[in-house]
Amino acid sequence: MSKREPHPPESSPVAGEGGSLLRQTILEYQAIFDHAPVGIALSRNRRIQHANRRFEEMFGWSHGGLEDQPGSVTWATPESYVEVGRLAAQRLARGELLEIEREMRRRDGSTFWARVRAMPIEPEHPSKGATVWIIEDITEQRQAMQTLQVSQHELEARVKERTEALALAYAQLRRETEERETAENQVRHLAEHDALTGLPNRRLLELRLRQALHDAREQGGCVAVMFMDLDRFKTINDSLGHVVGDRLLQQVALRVHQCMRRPDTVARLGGDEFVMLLPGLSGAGDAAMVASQLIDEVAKPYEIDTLELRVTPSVGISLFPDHGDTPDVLVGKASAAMYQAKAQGRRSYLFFSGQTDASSSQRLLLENDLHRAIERGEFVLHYQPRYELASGMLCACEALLRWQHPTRGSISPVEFVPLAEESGLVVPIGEWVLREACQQLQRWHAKGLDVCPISVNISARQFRSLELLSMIRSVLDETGVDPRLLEVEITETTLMHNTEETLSILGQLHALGIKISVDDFGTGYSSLAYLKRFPVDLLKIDRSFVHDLVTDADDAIIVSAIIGLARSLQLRVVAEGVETPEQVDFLKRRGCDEVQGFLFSKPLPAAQIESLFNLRY
Ligand SMILES: Nc1nc2c(ncn2[C@@H]2O[C@@H]3COP(=O)(O)O[C@H]4[C@@H](O)[C@H](n5cnc6c(=O)[nH]c(N)nc65)O[C@@H]4COP(=O)(O)O[C@H]3[C@H]2O)c(=O)[nH]1
Repeated sequence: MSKREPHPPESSPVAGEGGSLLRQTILEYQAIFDHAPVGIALSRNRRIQHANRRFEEMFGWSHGGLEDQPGSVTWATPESYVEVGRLAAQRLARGELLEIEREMRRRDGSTFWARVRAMPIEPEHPSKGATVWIIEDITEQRQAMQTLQVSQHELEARVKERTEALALAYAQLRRETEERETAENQVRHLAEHDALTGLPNRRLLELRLRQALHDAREQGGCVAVMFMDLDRFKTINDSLGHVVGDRLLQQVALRVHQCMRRPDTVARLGGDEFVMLLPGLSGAGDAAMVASQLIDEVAKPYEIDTLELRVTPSVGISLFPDHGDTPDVLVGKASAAMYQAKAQGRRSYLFFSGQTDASSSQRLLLENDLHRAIERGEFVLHYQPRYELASGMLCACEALLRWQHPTRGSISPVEFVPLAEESGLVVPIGEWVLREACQQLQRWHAKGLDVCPISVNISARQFRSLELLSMIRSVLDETGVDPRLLEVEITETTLMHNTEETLSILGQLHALGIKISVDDFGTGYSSLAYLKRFPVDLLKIDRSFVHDLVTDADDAIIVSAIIGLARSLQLRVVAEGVETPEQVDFLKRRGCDEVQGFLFSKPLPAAQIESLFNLRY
């Protein structure tokens, strides 16, 4: 340990018995001082007085080498020495113990970390006596602590990473579960609903109908099934296009839905067919009231883009328990009643009655027969002459189709043309009409007659058929007819739909030399600007305006306006359905170019019309 023995207190006697005790005590403290496992040093006036072995070893000094060295030799930096000195002075002055961890310096300049404790030898007079410094090398502890901290940080980082990964995986799982649930709901919804209107479809209707019948059997009460179809919807769809048709159906669906109560179901079976299920009614009277409200609501005008459209519904009703007790039977009977309502005059409702089956199956039979009518040669064309008002000369004739049904006799085109439109049969039938008209022209020509042009009706669906132009070209080629003898009539509604495509078709027809007339003019939605762009030759005023022309001021104004319009666009104008000399007078005065109607001639078979050629009316 130290070169010097510790000095006994000057005032204490060391001799005698007391002296030997003191000596003994000193020796004991000396041994503790020398062998303490921590570094201990005494300092006074900032200089080291004694340091034990451990202290010297820690700081790399030889035995006794630190004595009288300034305390600064043990501190890592002068700043640290000053700072600790200040701190120690404050603490010790208050009689407190200083305990800090600092970096210390060995003699060779290397450093290590130590826990430093300092305390005054005389706590009552701290500034007077020496200070004891106890130094513990904590380099390994700190390293272990650092290592521990690093691994703890790593662990925390890993835990954080894992937690985040888990959170992500959980969120992903939740998303996937939600997506799967949404997809499942969508699939279920799609399987049970109609994509266009969002209404329940046939499948869901059947489920609900079964449930309603079950409840009605248990609790009593009446269930009504209403089958609704929109009159002439096909014509709107074909002439104004599917987009307009679809939007119309969506608006109809909304209105029907609004007419129903909460427990009712509105389903769309497809096309323009809707079925309503009304459970818990007290009887037929309730159903009749709903049907009548429904018809009024659905028949109100619809606004689609700039168009104002109207459709009228026909509704058939069947009741549980009166008409059946299964979904199939009830829907079938409501549908049969609907066909009968349609046949009896549209925009009405009818309850199922025993005869309705016959009427709907007749419609089906008629549709079947229509398929075979061309092959069986049951169609024939009649011709109605058109006269020029100024000269009274026959100037053209309109080909009008007649169906000679083998058992039902002559069937009006008003009855079968809409059926043919719906089934698409109007395309081959239209081709037959054109070929027959052209062949007739050739037959008259062959007879040496001075023929007049023939006008042929082209339906909306036929006009949109891709083969129309090639069909007309090949019929003209085949028959060798001069295209200038051919006129096509398209309705105003057909004209206004899909105007760019219409313009192109009309342009090509016109380029062939074929004349174009607009039929039923005044009933559609023409805009002047379009009318001007189309290569149209003739406007045919709808016969509904001509009919009351003399008695109805509005009709008179409309007819006069159409004639004025045709004039300003340099188009010829024909009045259809002229039946009285008064109408002729009016039309003459307004400057109408041509007339057609029963007053002059009904549509006649070809053999009779030829005798009128070159004659005045
Ligand atoms: N009340 C009255 N009616 C008169 C008078 N003059 C002529 N009519 C009728 O008015 C209709 C004129 O034909 P539309 O307007 O093209 O109307 C035609 C046309 O839209 C369609 N149609 C007729 N033939 C064909 C055809 O070959 N193809 C196509 N797609 N439709 C046709 O059937 C509709 C009805 O034809 P039809 O029964 O022959 O009826 C004809 C004709 O008989 C009159 O003074 N008073």
